[in-house]
Amino acid sequence: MIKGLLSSGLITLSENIIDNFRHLVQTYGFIPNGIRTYYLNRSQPPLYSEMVSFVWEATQDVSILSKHLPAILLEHAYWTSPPKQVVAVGPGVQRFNVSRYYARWQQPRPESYIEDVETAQKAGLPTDPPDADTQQLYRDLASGAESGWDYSTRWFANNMNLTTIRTTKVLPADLNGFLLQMEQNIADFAGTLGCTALQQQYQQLADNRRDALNTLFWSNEDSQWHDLICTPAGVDGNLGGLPEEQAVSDGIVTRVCNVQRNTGAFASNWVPLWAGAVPAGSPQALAAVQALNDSGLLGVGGVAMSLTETGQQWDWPNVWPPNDWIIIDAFKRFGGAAGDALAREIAQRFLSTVYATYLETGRMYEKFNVEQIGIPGGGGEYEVVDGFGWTNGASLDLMQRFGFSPTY
Ligand SMILES: OC[C@H]1O[C@H](O[C@H]2O[C@H](CO)[C@@H](O)[C@H](O)[C@H]2O)[C@H](O)[C@@H](O)[C@@H]1O
Repeated sequence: MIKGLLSSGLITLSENIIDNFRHLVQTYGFIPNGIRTYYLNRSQPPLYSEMVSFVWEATQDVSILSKHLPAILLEHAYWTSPPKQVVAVGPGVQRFNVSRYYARWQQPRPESYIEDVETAQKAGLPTDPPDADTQQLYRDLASGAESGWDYSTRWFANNMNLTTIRTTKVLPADLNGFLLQMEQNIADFAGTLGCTALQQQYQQLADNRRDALNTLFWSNEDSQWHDLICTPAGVDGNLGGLPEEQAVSDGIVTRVCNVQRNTGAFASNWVPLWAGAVPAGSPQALAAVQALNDSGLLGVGGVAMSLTETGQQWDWPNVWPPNDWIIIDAFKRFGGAAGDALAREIAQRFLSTVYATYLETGRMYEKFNVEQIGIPGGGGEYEVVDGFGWTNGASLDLMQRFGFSPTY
């Protein structure tokens, strides 16, 4: 959305928006999932530092960096402390600090209370009163909402069914890409401000996360960064007399996980490319571009979120503007000539469906359909929403960068 505002010349408005986020981080330590009290148990995906970077790039006003850096450091601490941070142990016994979505909440989401109780009932779990398994299900549902991907087969143990959701056992490729980007941004901002020790400290953290992404998440078989599934192997530290689950959720201990890759193709598997996990034009970057071409996710309306049709809104056949924008931007900046060509192609497909849907309905929708241009997406817990900021933002930025000629 910030990209759309900047491409419309709305610089002061963009500065005010990131100022609001700064206030939220300074007040709560993170950016809540929404600005309502019942969202205080979970965050948004961490994109604040990148928004600051966009505004800095547009204004070249160095005071923006000094103003926001302390809050970005606070947000980084939130995402890299337990229970969000875990130690992932790969096959070669290498250990890496990586992060996951984890809501501090084990009740039905107040905004979707009935839906969550019904999911527990469908899973055959007791709801009145709930037992520990029911509470874990509620936490996994809230953590799925924290990811923005509510809901998707990405989080399901059996691939099809929401009742098997296990978000807190997934170490997501996109989240760890966003954190790499945050760490690199902090290092770069600190360098610009002349804070050499801070720059070195965060450059090291960025290098470590890059290493984790390219060692654990990257697959040479299909050239993309997959989510990891975490199998608990124990915990580090003293439980303080609490049951393990309580100690982890209170942030007293760090969970240690043995990991295996989720082999599924999801649009989130290319976020690490966007975050700079590999150099522009490198063989790995070019292979990742080709991998999207081969994945089956590409359709006439853009890139679908997954290949599985579950009826959930972050699965086939839905196209979500922020993720399509990320893939297009990643391919343009990192994918060499083939990446540039595919970025243009996806941008045209995405803009074609946004435009056709607008002509048909007079509205801008939050999501679209990958198989057919001119219709909004569907599925999930609610009727598709219109008027959407991220669709307007992505469309404005893409039209400005690539142009657009209606082809439908
Ligand atoms: O009220 C249900 C959910 O509403 C929000 O999520 C919805 O909007 C998000 C974008 O703003 C989108 O990523 C998500 O898929 C939509 O369901 C809220 O973020 C959720 O926490 C809330 O449960």
